[in-house]
Amino acid sequence: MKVTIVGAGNVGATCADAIAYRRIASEIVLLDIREGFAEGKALDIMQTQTTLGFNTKVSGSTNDYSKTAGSDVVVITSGIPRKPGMTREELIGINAGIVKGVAENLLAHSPNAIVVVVSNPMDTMTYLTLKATGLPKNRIIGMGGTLDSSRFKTYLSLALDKPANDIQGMVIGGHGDTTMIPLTRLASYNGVPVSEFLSADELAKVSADTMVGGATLTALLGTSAWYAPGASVAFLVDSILNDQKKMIPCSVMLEGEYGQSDICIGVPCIIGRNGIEKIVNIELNEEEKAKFAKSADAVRAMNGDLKSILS
Ligand SMILES: NC(=O)C1=CN([C@@H]2O[C@H](COP(=O)(O)OP(=O)(O)OC[C@H]3O[C@@H](n4cnc5c(N)ncnc54)[C@H](O)[C@@H]3O)[C@@H](O)[C@H]2O)C=CC1
Ligand SMILES: O=C([O-])CC(=O)C(=O)O
Repeated sequence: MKVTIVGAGNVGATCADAIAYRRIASEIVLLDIREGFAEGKALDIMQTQTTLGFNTKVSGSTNDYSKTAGSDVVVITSGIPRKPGMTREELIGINAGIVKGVAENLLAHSPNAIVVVVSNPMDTMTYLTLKATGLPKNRIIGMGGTLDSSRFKTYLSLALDKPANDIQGMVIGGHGDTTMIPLTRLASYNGVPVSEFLSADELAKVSADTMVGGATLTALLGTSAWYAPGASVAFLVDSILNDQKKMIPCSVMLEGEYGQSDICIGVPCIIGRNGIEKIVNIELNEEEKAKFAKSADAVRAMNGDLKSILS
């Protein structure tokens, strides 16, 4: 199975590393516009093969899409990351043009690929990719909910002082500092609702920390995060290529689900070899429904900024 990752920067290279090390694909191509950069990252990853024990072929390309031909999955991480104090939404001006051009180039060489969109503002970039390429909605997957849910479970594990892998939980809604919806009501510690162990105030803090999880890291690092984002992409690609049918919150085009249409936003999806195989319609309570509608309003307003690029 072949995976192409466009953007060999922090997230793209980390994701290539995780996919190679975990033997999720047999071949990975990293592509970047920076001369020699993707080749360098690929060679560095290849030189971990004997010490880490994998045989995945990893190669790099400076903007030559012919090397990406026949990919089963393509991942778009190209574009600029935010700096401290910025929102993801502020990246739209530069990233929209990059993502549109990259998606078109990728599909010209891999017409059957499933596309994973990572560049921010991710929900809007997913919508743009869908509209610009005209691909069926099952083949365009926005990655944000995987990461937000892993942050949610990390903060829950810290609050509970219990292992993160004993915790279940999901974040739906937009992938933005104010649009994410950590589903605290449904989160559990080995099947027991976390509300049995944490007070309402403690849960509210976990939720707030999760929502600004990316901003917290950006303030600490000077640029946005990459280890958890890269690992989250690898987790999603694993569910696609190995047809695991995991339920993962992903940004997907809604057609009436959750009361929304003509918008890409995070909801739980079954992810398998056909990409988005099913949207799981979970019953939200009134408060969650109101939050989801507000989140969708914000994402839809951002999509409005794509008018010039899509016309
Ligand atoms: N959806 C999510 O959960 C997450 C999204 N992100 C987003 O992912 C994007 C990448 O972040 P980083 O890897 O940290 O940035 P980075 O700056 O380390 O890497 C971006 C790479 O894209 C390349 N690039 C730019 N234009 C290109 C083009 N036209 N063709 C090919 N390559 C091109 C650059 O040369 C650079 O190497 C950002 O937009 C960031 O906001 C980051 C983390 C999580
Ligand atoms: O915070 C950012 O800008 C990058 C991102 O989407 C994340 O780490 O969640």
